[in-house]
Amino acid sequence: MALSWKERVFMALLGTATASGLTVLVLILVEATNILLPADTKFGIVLDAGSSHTSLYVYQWPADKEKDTGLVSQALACQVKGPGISSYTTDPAQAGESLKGCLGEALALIPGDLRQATPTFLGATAGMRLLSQKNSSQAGAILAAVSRVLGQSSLDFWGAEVLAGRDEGACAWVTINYVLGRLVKYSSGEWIQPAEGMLVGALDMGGASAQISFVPSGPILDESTQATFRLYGTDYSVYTHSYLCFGQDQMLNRLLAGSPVLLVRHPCYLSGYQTTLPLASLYESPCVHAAARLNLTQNLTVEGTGNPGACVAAIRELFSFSGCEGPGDCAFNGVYQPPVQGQFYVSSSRYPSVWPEGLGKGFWPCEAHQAGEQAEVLGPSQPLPWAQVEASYPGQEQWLQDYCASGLYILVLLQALGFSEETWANIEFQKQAGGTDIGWTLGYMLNLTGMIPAEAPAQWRAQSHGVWVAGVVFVVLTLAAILGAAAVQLLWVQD
Ligand SMILES: Nc1ncnc2c1ncn2[C@@H]1O[C@H](COP(=O)(O)OP(=O)(O)O)[C@@H](O)[C@H]1O
Ligand SMILES: [Ca+2]
Repeated sequence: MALSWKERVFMALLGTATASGLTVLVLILVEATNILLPADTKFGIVLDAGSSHTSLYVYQWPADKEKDTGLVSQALACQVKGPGISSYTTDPAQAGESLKGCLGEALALIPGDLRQATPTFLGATAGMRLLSQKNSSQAGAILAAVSRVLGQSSLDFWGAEVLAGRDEGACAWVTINYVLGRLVKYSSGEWIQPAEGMLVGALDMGGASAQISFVPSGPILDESTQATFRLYGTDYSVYTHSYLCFGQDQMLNRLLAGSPVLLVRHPCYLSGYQTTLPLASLYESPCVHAAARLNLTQNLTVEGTGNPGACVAAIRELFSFSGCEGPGDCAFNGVYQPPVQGQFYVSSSRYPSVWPEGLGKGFWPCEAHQAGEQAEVLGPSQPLPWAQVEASYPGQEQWLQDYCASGLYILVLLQALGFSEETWANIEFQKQAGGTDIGWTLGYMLNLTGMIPAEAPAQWRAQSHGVWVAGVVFVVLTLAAILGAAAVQLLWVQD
């Protein structure tokens, strides 16, 4: 039997009303469950595969407020046993194996049902950048081996990659400004945007590379050094540059390399210090070029002479200042850089103990007062003899032996980047800020998981607003449907 036009209109109205009602109901339920979800914890893992070692970080945050700021905290920092992954060239599988201890610790921390929802990343930095240059198939085999181990875990493995120096610097900048609450702050129920002058710069001292990142007061004139982001409704334009081969370990190799004889008397090592190392170990990376007639199977003996002034001069030889001498936007090695400005955080585990009284105020154990051409040894205090330093800190020879060299190196590097005695006070040497290790890892995770929204956060308002709008739409549609149905019914009855 064919329906009359009124019946068809009635059915259409009823159908539309039911469909709209159901859609709105589903929307409301989705919104409501979002709000009612218990404040569980979510986890994320980043492995920092550095040139000298790998660290695994577990981050956690409340599940229902992941787009808020300042809520991500560091739940675990595990130091992987053994060297950096780029050292496993002859046995790549071992690079994967080496991660298992820390992976076990991370898994023990994360409840079983949350592991599959735990984003996990591995980022390799300058050590792997150098290996990729030297032998890309070895680098590929190592990345495949670590990916296999991480992929086989119950975690949500997103991948392992070699980070570009620019991304490493930019992520370190995001990390420090995020943990210090300089991007946006949630305070007493409202969002506050700190003044732009509150932003801090990041100087990340690695073993194989060093990165500098900051917001300059003027424009950034070279696009290749610019990282731009929109975070919480604000556009940021950050200057960032990574100096490959200017990490402290590569710099130490470069300082010792190049000697035509097999005994080096070196001013950057304390007097009485002596060591022997395979010559080949200095020339493994593309940062150091071996002279053609060098027999790399031999050993090199290093004897310290403990002369900070001569050490600074030797370090400065590793920098090229040509083209950067006059005023202008240039740091060294011809690299464009606007003048440094504002407060800087240097992420390094090494320097706080080297400069116990602050940068430039006496330098243990060298007691060098100033770097640069005018380097001078403070008054009557001479560099300590190695035997005395070694005896004061038993078991720490591995770091102690290079303290003089790497401490003076950072001073020379800071000067080369444009810092001076007047701006020393703006530099903070920190391993952590707000309970979180400062480095690129947290910024990397926030970026890849989209946890920092581009627009200003208004979750709470947006969520309750969403439910409210949905509720109103639901009521209006239901009323319209009822009224429509009643009207049609009325017309029908009248016929
Ligand atoms: N406890 C420590 N004391 C002194 N130096 C340390 C300590 N732990 C790490 N380092 C140094 O910090 C640097 C870390 O660099 P790393 O992250 O491995 O390399 P990169 O970032 O260039 O890939 C290395 O030079 C390492 O020797
Ligand atoms: Ca590093």
